[in-house]
Amino acid sequence: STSFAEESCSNDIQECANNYDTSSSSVPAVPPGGMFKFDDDLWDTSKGNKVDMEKVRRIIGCPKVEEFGTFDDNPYIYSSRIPTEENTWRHMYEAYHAAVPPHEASIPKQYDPTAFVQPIKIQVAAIVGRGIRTTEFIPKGTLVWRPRNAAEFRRVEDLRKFLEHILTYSTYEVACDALLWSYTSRASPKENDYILCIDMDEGSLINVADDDDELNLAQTLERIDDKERTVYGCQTGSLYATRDIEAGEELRMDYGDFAEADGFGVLGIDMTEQSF
Ligand SMILES: C[S@@+](CC[C@H](N)C(=O)[O-])C[C@H]1O[C@@H](n2cnc3c(N)ncnc32)[C@H](O)[C@@H]1O
Repeated sequence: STSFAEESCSNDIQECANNYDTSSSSVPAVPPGGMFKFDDDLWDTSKGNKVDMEKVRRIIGCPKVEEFGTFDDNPYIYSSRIPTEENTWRHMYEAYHAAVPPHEASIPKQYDPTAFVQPIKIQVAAIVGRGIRTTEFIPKGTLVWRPRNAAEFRRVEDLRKFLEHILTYSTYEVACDALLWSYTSRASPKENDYILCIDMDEGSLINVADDDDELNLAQTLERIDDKERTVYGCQTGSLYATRDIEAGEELRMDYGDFAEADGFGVLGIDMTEQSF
């Protein structure tokens, strides 16, 4: 298992954010007054073509998944931007509402900071990147996170517009994060009905448990009785402590609780399985 590196900016979120180095961006220039645009060929899903997401990542300038390394050898991880309400979430929200038709938007206009209901801290570790630690003891069975900022995308064209908006008005790192945090889920009980999701809050920073001991969060089958929720789609359920969690422990779950990777292919996306 991976322990948090006790060095550099890891104890101070704002300091980490300030350390962020944007000089290495390789995003193609945006024409003055214009929008960043991908080549149409890249997003052409006619004739059964799939969007090559590794190629999209390369064009944006995202690190390849294999390049995730340690603090020492990976500048992206070392200088990871720590998302805050003021930058990442706001940019993603704006891009989402610019890209998705209003009647299909699954979230309101503003980021909801109440997704985590227990005190947490974002930290950065070697290999896994950013993660979430608790700052207080959490007894088994406690509600820890609930879906509040789950953005649904029904088609690749909306994902394309979302990324183009981010690459025009925000930074390539925000676009890379959005791709890193995206997953697919069942959209309805119908066969092969999938939806692409991005949780636009700190829930996206929860890492995967490498073994049963590390696992301390899981969904239950219970659903919040709330009209905003749908049984299918991205807002699939809350996360509860599966055991007592000590103050300072990293929160870890199993993405299989909600993600169904088959959805990428069905939506027309060739997404390399991320290795961890
Ligand atoms: C939803 S994000 C979690 C937050 C991520 N660490 C970050 O900095 O944005 C999923 C990504 O985190 C990394 N990750 C999550 N769990 C991991 C694990 N147990 N070991 C290594 N990497 C992990 C992988 O790069 C994965 O694609």
